[in-house]
Amino acid sequence: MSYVIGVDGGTESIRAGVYSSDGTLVASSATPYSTQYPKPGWAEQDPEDWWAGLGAAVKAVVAKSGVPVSEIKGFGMDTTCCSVVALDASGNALRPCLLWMDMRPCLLWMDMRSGAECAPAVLATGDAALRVNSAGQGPVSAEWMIPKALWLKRNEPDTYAAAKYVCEYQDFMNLRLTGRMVASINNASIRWHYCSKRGWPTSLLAALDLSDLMEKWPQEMLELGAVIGGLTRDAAAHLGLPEGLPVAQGGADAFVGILGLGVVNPGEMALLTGSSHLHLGLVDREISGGGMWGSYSDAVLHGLYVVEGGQTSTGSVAAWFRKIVGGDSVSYQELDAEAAAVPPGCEGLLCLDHFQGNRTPFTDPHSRGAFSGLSLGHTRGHMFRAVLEGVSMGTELVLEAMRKAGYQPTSIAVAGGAARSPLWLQLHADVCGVPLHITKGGTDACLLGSAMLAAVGAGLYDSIPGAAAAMVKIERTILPDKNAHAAYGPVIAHYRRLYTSLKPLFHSQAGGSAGAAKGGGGGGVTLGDKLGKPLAAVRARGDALRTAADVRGIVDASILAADFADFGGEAERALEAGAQWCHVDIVDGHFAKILTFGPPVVRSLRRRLPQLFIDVHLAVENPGEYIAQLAAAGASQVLFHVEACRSADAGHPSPTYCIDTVAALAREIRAAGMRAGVVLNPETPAAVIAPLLSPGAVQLDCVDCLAVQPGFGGQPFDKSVLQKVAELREMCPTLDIQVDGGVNLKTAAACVQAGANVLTAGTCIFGAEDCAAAVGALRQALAARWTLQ
Ligand SMILES: O=C(CO)[C@H](O)[C@H](O)COP(=O)(O)O
Repeated sequence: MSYVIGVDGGTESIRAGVYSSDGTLVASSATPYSTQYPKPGWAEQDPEDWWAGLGAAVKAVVAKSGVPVSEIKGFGMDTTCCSVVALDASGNALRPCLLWMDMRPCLLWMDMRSGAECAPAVLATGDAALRVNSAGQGPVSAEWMIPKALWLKRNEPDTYAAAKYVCEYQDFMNLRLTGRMVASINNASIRWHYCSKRGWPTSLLAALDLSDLMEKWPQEMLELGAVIGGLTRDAAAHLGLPEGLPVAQGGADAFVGILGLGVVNPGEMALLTGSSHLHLGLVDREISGGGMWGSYSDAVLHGLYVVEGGQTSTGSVAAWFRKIVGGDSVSYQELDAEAAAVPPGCEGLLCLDHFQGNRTPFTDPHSRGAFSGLSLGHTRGHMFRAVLEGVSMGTELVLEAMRKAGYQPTSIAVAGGAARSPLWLQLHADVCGVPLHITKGGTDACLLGSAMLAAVGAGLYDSIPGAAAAMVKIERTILPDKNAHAAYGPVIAHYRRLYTSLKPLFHSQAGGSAGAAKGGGGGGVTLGDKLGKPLAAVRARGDALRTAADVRGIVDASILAADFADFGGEAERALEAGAQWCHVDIVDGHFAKILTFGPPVVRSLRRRLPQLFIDVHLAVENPGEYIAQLAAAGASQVLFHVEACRSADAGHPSPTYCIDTVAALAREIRAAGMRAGVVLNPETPAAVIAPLLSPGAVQLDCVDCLAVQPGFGGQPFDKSVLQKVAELREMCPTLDIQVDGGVNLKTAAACVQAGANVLTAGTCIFGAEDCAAAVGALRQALAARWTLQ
């Protein structure tokens, strides 16, 4: 039998395990280290403590295991990420492992000092690399590498300038172990905005005046399980292991942990539970979307991508509830038994699990926990079940955001506290409709994952999936109950509305954006928080840098056909049915002979639905007059008519429309933080706007092709629009192209076939007996060509 050593460099201690090559844990040992908190929100560790702790833990575990060191064939290690160190070059060139002296304590991953200034600055660049941060909507957490490095440069310029390397806990340890400075593709992909397909985030760094960070990052990079080198003589003496023992590349603890749970194929997901939930899934292609992080290419396995979601408070809410209803006098088993006697949906009782904010899909540090629907008939069992259901439904919303982006979870391997409750596991399976796996030794998933990388590095297995097949064993599978899953459908709809309904209250209780600057529990500061604007409104710059693969299918519900007495309720109805945008026709009575409504409707919609993408169609004579008002009201996108931009200059090459005015208006809209687009009446040719769509310099985010005369719903569809759509799609593959007016179940497919990816429909949605079926049919038409947003 061969053996390997796996090490888990956690936040509070470093833990080492001796594993046999079949995945059996022979022995483990941990050494705690200390964290300093010099100021509120700061957290530092001494890298020398890591190194000392590693030596102690490895020596202890080898002694405890009784395994002769000669039978230990490999070494693998994970660490916390992104725990950033700055290293200087000095000392004796003959002893490479002592060359690099750590210059300042590490900025631990949880250190939030870069939250107020640096993380929002990163997001504000709108760089394409931000696609991994909720498709450019953010936040970029203070935990990540670039905000931390930016903080260092701005606040400790001497240290930054003198640093030879700015790198990770992982890189520091690998350098000490092998004498080689090499980055892990895992850390770089998940927290440094590196992408194996697109390279380093050079334009992002340049926009932040941080291009010199490129020279301070390790220049080489290795995939997980690749051999970095052998243990140096000094490292071998420090660990009590043979010199030359192969050291395999590792990565972030949770990401190595998913390997320890046997998650190695597309569709598989790991759910790491504790006080919070972390969702990490594998997908076979690049995706991005609102409300999720990633995808990160090659981040754990070559050729696969990782998607990430998280819930900030989960096990901690169950623990809080137990504490307030009895503490040690009541066990989780008793609470589970009471909750199991309650039917799905808790007889009308809902719990919002956002006790410490929401990480994804809403990324809202101000959101809080709530119980809704309490009656005098509800019991302790109802309330505990509501907590468990609330957390499970929170997971479902995380999965929903991922599904919208194109990731379909096929199974979930669960580790941590939630795995100890059969009821909670069943609830996750029933609510999400996905089977769950429990693996042997799943609580030690990070340690086992590191041991697997050690085994691959040692050559005991030829690949990580090969190691997983031999070393990870599924102990049991929990299948979703079809009836329970169906019963949860309406409960989830109410759960979703609980957050959107309470959000304005939570925000006013939090006192505006004051709390956001602290980078609180919801996962950091959003640019929307920083600018005092809705999230959706600041998407423009990230989207402008997109590729054709980023174009998404979108149903845009036009409220011109809605009940004017209840725009908010109507928009919610359309969203719940599956529409992604809401189209608001502002008509001034002059451009078209009807007066509809103005920016106050946008403001009210924004207040009621903070996440809504509000697509404003200005059918007005003077669009420029409305830009500032719409920005203040919270519009996400403003479309104005080319026909409203007439040229006063008779000698102008385009006598009817002044393209310079169109371009200037689009610029003004974008500068106000919104997406900009134009509307073309049915008779206006596509060629009019061709100068704004030149490859590499697209000046518009969207073109709305009207298939009816402006201002009125319910008119017949003008088929001539299809040719125009096809020409525009040919001209500009990255553009959002809308067809608006007369779009219904009969005309939608032709619009999509011609190249439209946004279907704007009013009568078809709000005039339908079954709104959900109408939106479903439009979505289906879009899905024939596009990934849905
Ligand atoms: O932009 C519009 C009018 O200017 C409306 O969005 C459009 O007319 C909606 O049409 P329908 O009710 O036929 O879907």
